[in-house]
Parts: sequence; C-alpha cells; structure tokens
Amino acid sequence: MIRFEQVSVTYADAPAPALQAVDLTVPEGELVLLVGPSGVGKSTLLGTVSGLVPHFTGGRLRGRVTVDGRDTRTHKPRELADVVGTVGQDPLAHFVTDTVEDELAYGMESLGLASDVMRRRVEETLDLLGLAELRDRPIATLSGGQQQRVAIGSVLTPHPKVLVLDEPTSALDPAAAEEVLAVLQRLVHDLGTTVLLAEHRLERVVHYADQVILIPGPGEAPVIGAPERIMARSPVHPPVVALGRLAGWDPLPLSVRDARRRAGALRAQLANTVPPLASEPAPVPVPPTARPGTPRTALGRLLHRRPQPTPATDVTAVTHLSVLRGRVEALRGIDLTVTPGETVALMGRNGAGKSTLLATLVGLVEPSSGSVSVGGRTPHRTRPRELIRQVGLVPQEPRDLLYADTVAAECAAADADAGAPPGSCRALVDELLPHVPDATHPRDLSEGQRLALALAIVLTGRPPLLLLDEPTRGLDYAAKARLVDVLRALAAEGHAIVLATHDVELAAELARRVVILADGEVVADGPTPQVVVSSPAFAPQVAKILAPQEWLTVSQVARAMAAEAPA
Ligand SMILES: Nc1ncnc2c1ncn2[C@@H]1O[C@H](COP(=O)(O)OP(=O)(O)OP(=O)(O)O)[C@@H](O)[C@H]1O
Ligand SMILES: Nc1ncnc2c1ncn2[C@@H]1O[C@H](COP(=O)(O)OP(=O)(O)OP(=O)(O)O)[C@@H](O)[C@H]1O
Repeated sequence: MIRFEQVSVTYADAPAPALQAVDLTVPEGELVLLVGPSGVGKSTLLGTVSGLVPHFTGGRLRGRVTVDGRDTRTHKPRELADVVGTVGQDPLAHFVTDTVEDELAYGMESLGLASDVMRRRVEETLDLLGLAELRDRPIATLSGGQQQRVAIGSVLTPHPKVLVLDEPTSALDPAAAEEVLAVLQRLVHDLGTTVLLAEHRLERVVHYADQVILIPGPGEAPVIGAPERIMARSPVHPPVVALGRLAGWDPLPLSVRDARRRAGALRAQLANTVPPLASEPAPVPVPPTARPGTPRTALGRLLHRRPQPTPATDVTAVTHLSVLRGRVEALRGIDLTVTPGETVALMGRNGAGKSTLLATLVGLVEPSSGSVSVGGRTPHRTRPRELIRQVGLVPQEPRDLLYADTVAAECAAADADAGAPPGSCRALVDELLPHVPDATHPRDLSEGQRLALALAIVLTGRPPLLLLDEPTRGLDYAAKARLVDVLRALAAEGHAIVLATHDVELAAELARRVVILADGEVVADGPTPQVVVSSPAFAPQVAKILAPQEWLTVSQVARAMAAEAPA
C-alpha cells in the first residue's frame, strides 16, 4: 500500500540528509509501528507519505514514495486526502474549525460526502473516542488529551485507506491510549485500513503492531520485521522487553500477559528481597533557597552560582480549592500539601483537572473558592516578577513559553527576568542538553530540545517549586532518562517538584508520591507503590508483571539481581 524506493530527504541548509536510503513496503491492512531514537527522521518519513514533506517543509526528496499507486511528490497533500489521513505531532496547529463536531465533519465535507453519511460517522466517532459529551465545545477550551482525541477522530471519519499518525497517544491517559489503539486495530482487522504510526512510548503500542520499522540512528537505513525480532536488537524498547532481556527470556515477551507467564522463576528469585526505592533520595526538609553547603550535583552547583532570591517559606498548600472554567467545575475541594525535596506525580484521566491545578499554582487561573499558598504568597495576587522566584511552570506545550526569535534571545530574556547574571540560562541549557545552537529559532528545535530550553528558562528563576505538565511528550527513552537525572538532582537540592503526567513509567521512576485526580477531585494520595501497583491504569509494566510484589522499574530489579549475584 505504501512503497518507499531509495528515498532520502535533505532539508535546506542541513549538512546531512535527515533520511537516507529508505527502501521498504508497508503492506495493505497492516498496523506498522515506526520506532527509533529522537531525531532519526521518523516524522520526516511519515511526512513523505502524507506529502507534507517536501510540499510544506521544503527540502529535497530523492527517490519515490507511492501510496495506493499515487506518487506523493507529484500529488499535493490535498490530492492525497481521500487516501491518506494524517495526525501530526501538534494537532492544535492543524485544527480548521472551532468546535468538536465541526472538526469531525470537516474532512468529509471537503471530500463531498453525503450528509446522512457524515451525520452517521460523526455520531460513531463521538462514541468511539468518548467525545459525545464534548460535541458542542469550542476546541480551544478542551484539555490536551481531549484535543488529541478530536484530532484522531477527524481523520477517522472520512475512512481513508491509509492512516499516518505521529505519536497519536502522547497526550492520552493510559486507558484512552488503549481505547484509541483498539479502535485502530479494529479498522485494520475489519476494514483493511493500513496504519503507519510513530510512537516513543512503546509499552503502549508494540503488542498491537504487525511489523516494526526501526531507524537505529541518524542517517542509518531502516529495517523492517516482526516486532519480536526487531525488539531483540532495538536501542529503544519498552520496560517489558528490558526486563525480558535482563532475565534472559526467549522468545522475548512483548506484552505484560506473555511476560507474566514467564515470570514465575524471577518472582521466586525476588520473593525475599525488599524492592529498593526507585525514586529520589529522601526529601530534604530545607527549601533550596535557604540551603547551606555545597551542592552535590553539577546542575546544583550551576544553580547555586546565581544570587539567592529571598528565602521562601517551605510548603505549598492548597486548601479546599475549587475552580470553575467556563461552566465546567474543573477542580472541587482539593487539599494538597507539597514539601521541599518532594517529587509528586499528578495523574488521572484526560480532563481530570491536572493542568488546571498547575495553572492555579502559578496564578494563571483564579480559585472560585478555597485558598492556594506558594512560598507564603497567593499566586494570582502576586506580581509575575516576584512569583517566578517562587514557582515555575513548564507547560504542556513548551512553545507557549517561547517568544523570541533565537535560543540566545530567549536565554537573555530569562536572565533579565530572573535578575540572574548573563549566561545563566544558557549554561543550564547546555547542562540539560548539549549542542543546542544559539542562533536557532525555537520553532525549529526538536521536541526534546524545546523542552530543555523551556526547562532552563524556568530554572533560571530558581523557583523552589517546579511544575511540569506532561514533560515526556515526544521524548525518547534516553532523553527521558536524562530528564529523570536532572529532576532527581533538583529534588536532592530541595526543590519541590510536581509533575502532571500520563507516563506511568516516568512516575514509577521518579515520584515517591502519587496523587490521582478524577473529575476534579483527589481520589488517591500516597506512596507510589501503594497507589499504582494494584491499579490497572496506572501500574507500570514491571509492577504488572511482578505483582503482587511491589517492584516498579527494571532498574530496581537489575539492582536486586546484581546484589544477589555471586561475586
Ligand atoms: N522543517 C525542517 N527544517 C529543517 N530541519 C528539519 C525540519 N524538520 C526536521 N528537521 C531535522 O531533521 C531531523 C529529523 O527530524 P524528525 O523530526 O524527522 O525526527 P524524529 O525521528 O521524528 O524525531 P522525534 O522523535 O524527536 O520527533 C532532525 O535533525 C530535525 O532537526
Ligand atoms: N477555558 C475552558 N472552558 C471550559 N472548560 C475548560 C476550559 N479549560 C479547561 N476546561 C475543562 O476543564 C477540565 C479540566 O481540564 P484540564 O486541562 O485541567 O485537564 P487535564 O487533567 O490536564 O487533562 P489532560 O490530561 O487531557 O491534559 C476539562 O474537562 C476541560 O475540558
């Protein structure tokens, strides 16, 4: 259905091709998963199928890509629209109408479908993706995950033969991600649709794939094959595969169910070992601003070189907080206290109120009742200049924080805003991610680079309370591990960290405490193992495989096995 013949793509002014020597075929009626580390050209490959590369991105495409026999270079994306449905990494940028229902109908209208067909498909899709209650809502008022569902729904309604999806579950809660993948699988099985999708969170998708395409590194030729065969050698792989490799399981399991069947011996081996703490060292009961002594980490030293802001009181406290957004009661009666050095994961389904809670802590949203105190101040009544020394938010879309034309200008502005010496923000960017060029427009950075820049800008103010909204969207496993190191270092320096996330693996790795929101209320709040191990939605893969034992991550198991091994 999709054929790549000797395809290479070189963007304007790029020193090397973003994609090289791609020669493969995606058969009709299969779900094919595209994997590889960040920046190897996955989005570029998907773009050549929908025609966005090179028609919209510029650059030079060599070789030939055909979809259902049509050459994507000679057909404009518009002329491929009846065959290919595409969801990009940033759905918000591609919405064309204002409300949910209109957006679902738009693609069909452009293709001139009969109105009774359109009506039926809109209803079907609203149900399929759990959007019925939101049908009249302006898209701009939806939560991140709700918007992503609309974007997926809008490409399903025209029933294209081919679906091309770039990280379609990145903003979805775990249950919604499973539902969307089940829908895609149904289209593949029942309608013979061909699906090509790129995803970083392989734990969510690999067991649905008929085949996997791996691009192992920049400029390297892709390989395609059965998921088990590719996962056995892939540098990016989900925890279930990492555990399988560690335990020497052959064949390698791809699903929790297969792994549980093989895990008897490992469970017995670990039965008498108490899982070491997966997360950061014990909380430091002193706020970062008042902490004496020499910081232990490079990042800590970097942060400490800067002038100390006024000492803040230690805790963040939210009491009986309720928030109204439009007519939606987004938060109801929330009580929450966060102490210095604590890392808290805020989880819950799409629309549960996580982003709203973070927005309230930085004063972007006013409580309708109850109170919020951050460093002794009430956020929405505090001047921004003063507040950035108490609390910083890295938003779900880091782009929302970036205004300047270059990385250098962003950093200079951040230094000035925070009253930090020139060069402070830039040094932080380098620490987080080397080789981010000064002169690049933030728009042209990769997802991971943009996140590093946003994080550095926020950290320049050295806020004792750091908030991150879905910080692992678009990050590969290596970048995620770096982010974990950085956040652990910050927690060790006494920063309090609250992260809203759907990434159960990140929460298991990083957070000592998990708070679960449902429909605007706190429904669970406790130590990570206790909250997540028995939860089908929020348990990480290792917990599901080794339950009822309370192991959360592969690194915990690896440490325990190493400690047991004879010297
Ligand atoms: N429009 C563009 N102009 C110039 N360079 C680009 C453009 N889009 C992507 N690139 C560069 O091409 C390379 C491949 O990018 P691409 O987005 O395809 O990678 P990816 O594998 O999808 O990465 P990620 O997993 O981070 O999304 C990167 O080095 C990127 O900076
Ligand atoms: N401006 C607004 N007007 C009306 N409703 C809104 C507005 N902003 C948010 N909401 C609603 O408030 C609820 C909470 O949204 P919020 O963004 O806090 O959820 P979330 O838990 O962060 O979701 P996600 O996981 O999808 O990011 C959702 O039902 C959302 O649709």
